[in-house]
Amino acid sequence: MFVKHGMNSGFSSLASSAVLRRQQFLIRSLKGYSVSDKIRMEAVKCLSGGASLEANAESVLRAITPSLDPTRHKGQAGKIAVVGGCREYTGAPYFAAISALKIGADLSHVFCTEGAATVIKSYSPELIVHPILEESYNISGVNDEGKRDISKKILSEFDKWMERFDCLVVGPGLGRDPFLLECVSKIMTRARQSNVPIVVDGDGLFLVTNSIELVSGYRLAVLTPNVIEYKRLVQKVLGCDVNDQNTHGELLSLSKQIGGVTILRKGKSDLISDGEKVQSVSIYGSPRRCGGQGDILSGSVAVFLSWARQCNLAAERESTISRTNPTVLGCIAGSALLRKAAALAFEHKKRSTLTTDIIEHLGQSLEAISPVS
Ligand SMILES: NC(=O)C1=CN([C@@H]2O[C@H](COP(=O)(O)OP(=O)(O)OC[C@H]3O[C@@H](n4cnc5c(N)ncnc54)[C@H](O)[C@@H]3O)[C@@H](O)[C@H]2O)[C@@H](O)CC1
Ligand SMILES: Nc1ncnc2c1ncn2[C@@H]1O[C@H](COP(=O)(O)OP(=O)(O)OP(=O)(O)O)[C@@H](O)[C@H]1O
Ligand SMILES: [Mg+2]
Repeated sequence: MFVKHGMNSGFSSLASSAVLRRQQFLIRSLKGYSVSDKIRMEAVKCLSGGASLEANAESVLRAITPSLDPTRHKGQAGKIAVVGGCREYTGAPYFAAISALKIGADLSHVFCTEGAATVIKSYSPELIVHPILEESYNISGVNDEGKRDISKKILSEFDKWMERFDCLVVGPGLGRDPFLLECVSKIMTRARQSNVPIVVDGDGLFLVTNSIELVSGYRLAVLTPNVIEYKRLVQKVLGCDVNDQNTHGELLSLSKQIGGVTILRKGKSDLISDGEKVQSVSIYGSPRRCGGQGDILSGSVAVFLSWARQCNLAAERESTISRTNPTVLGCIAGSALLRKAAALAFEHKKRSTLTTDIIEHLGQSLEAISPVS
């Protein structure tokens, strides 16, 4: 039923580092010759066992999408929480949270500042919005002790809900206010203690890049950097600039260095790695690069990750050995679905395609791959 990858055994990690060394050696040796990139790629593929790096994304999507069984109750198809939404940004958390619902999650929450909450609620009555976060400008007259009390209150408000969530998305439209980010760090730490998966995007990546220990070694964390966010992450963690000659090796090293967190590097092709191997999703999407598509992706990954995790847990219950990493499966499925929906939206709207148009095509795209009946 599942795609075989993401094995956690010592053997597979040794094997993949040997493959990596061989790939790096080959790229170095081929550099001296005037061969085209295409030939070099083919040669590297042969050395790495001839297997395609392109994920069989549609099979993954079909395998992890649950059936609409009338015996299931509300919540079983997923309860997602987005932590984001501040004075500047209200669109990003809305895009992430509504995408989760449109794909099939049962409940979608947003934890944001009070000002953002009213706006987000007015976009949609479907979302459950918690106005609990605070930015420094709003508490400028409060002394340190008062700030500690506010921070504690925020955490205890969040704690009331934490155990109910199947996945958190931290960062879309979060902003970079220091007090707010400090509170979100505590929320992340608590989520980690409770084994709740976390998808980190947008300003959440700004936070994590500067405090890598928040996710380091947490196998249920997914980072979804865009070009700039990836560059910052590489500089901080690997201490060098992005090397476009060794895209896959670099992504593997980055993931390993952060203790096996899953990284989805967004771009022309999306590249996904959990430190064991690299998979790509290159399904044709849209040439429009309007803001907000990454937010759809983070909300989608959260849902698919939860579904993949349910599949894994069920497999474990039946004592079958599960070899799949749900975070990788979630990334593959989320990336594929976003790209399909973007292609459909672009077919209709061409240059005027916006993020809301893409969201409207999420359901149709999923139905085409994994029909309800
Ligand atoms: N409607 C909304 O509320 C939206 C809010 N957003 C939020 O805005 C906040 C900041 O996100 P940003 O992504 O703007 O991050 P940054 O504030 O770090 O800005 C990144 C900058 O890099 C530029 N850039 C992007 N791709 C590039 C490339 N390939 N080469 C060179 N430059 C490139 C962008 O134009 C942008 O100005 C996040 O919280 C994010 O979630 C975005 O998600 C977009 C939509
Ligand atoms: N050059 C490209 N060609 C095709 N698809 C792309 C390209 N760049 C990004 N994408 C697609 O768009 C999705 C969002 O990536 P993008 O880099 O726009 O994220 P982002 O900057 O975080 O977005 P946001 O505006 O939501 O913050 C990716 O998953 C990818 O599938
Ligand atoms: Mg983004």
